[in-house]
Amino acid sequence: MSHLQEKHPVLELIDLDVGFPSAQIVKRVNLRIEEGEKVALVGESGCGKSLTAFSILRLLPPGASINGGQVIFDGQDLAAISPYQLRRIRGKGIALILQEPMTSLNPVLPIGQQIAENILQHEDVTRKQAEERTIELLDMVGIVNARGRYGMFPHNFSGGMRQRVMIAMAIACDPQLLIADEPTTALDVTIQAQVMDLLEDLCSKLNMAMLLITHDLGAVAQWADRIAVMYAGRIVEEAPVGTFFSGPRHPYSRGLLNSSIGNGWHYSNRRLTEIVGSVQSAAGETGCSFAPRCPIAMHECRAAPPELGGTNDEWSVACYRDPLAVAAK
Ligand SMILES: Nc1ncnc2c1ncn2[C@@H]1O[C@H](COP(=O)(O)OP(=O)(O)OP(=O)(O)O)[C@@H](O)[C@H]1O
Repeated sequence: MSHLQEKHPVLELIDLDVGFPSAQIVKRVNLRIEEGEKVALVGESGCGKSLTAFSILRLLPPGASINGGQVIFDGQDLAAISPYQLRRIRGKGIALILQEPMTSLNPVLPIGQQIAENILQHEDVTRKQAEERTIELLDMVGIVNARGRYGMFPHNFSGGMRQRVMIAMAIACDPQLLIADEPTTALDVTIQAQVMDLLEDLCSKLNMAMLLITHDLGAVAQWADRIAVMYAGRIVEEAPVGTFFSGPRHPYSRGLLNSSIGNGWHYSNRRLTEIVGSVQSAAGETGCSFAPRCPIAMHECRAAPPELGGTNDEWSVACYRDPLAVAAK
């Protein structure tokens, strides 16, 4: 049995469809996250990354709904369980970190109390134990003098420190999966790396898996184990990070890499070019959504969308022109 087969999935998205009455945004997404694995979901703004992430906990914006597929976590389909069962999982089995911690923290409650309340809600502990655990957590995320800062309010902290508080809250109930939606975008560049280091450290210490949504390919190269590239609501390429950065196979992935300036990754044929055009509207789409912008599209690409397939289990690509698949034929 291979090393890969011995791992257990923490989360499995199966043929997930999410959309608004006027438009289907996320289309037949399949994604598997193993125990302790850090998976990055990348793609241009508006391609459906956040909608995919929020649909895991059914925290969708008004009007949006899951229209098909499954979200398997701990043997249950989160898309189908009752709101009560789902509340037990939110914050305990799966925790969420957003770009701006102020949207998740209550501005008029001391931060320590907010974390302790979260623990009391999910765990069978006394208030005193929840308080002690909160101080340990604040300490763990690098808040100096955690005991003294227990009673402080969110506005007493800098942006980076607030994000650390948010992370302490997220890991309070020992989740198996952390969903981090652009967790460092609102922070200064120098602080971004520290927060990502902290998240990485916590993932390995607590054997926690992470779904990281980001625009920052440098961060992906440095911190993720696997990357999934999304274009117009579909995953078009998925691979271990090292393999991906040595030469992505989908024309969109190549364009994304070419148009980014990254530090922590290397791609031998890198040129700083833009991807021509913009994400197409989903309406009336028949073939590959990327075909109108693709420099190597052919007739077949405009007829039907290519399935995500691979030459091996670890690296899959949805492209009729995938060089490895063509070579293997
Ligand atoms: N009410 C609505 N009706 C139809 N489409 C909508 C509605 N609200 C949002 N959308 C579309 O849903 C998509 C939302 O995508 P999502 O926020 O998941 O993208 P993203 O990839 O996370 O982008 P970003 O990186 O900017 O956060 C966008 O394409 C947006 O145009």
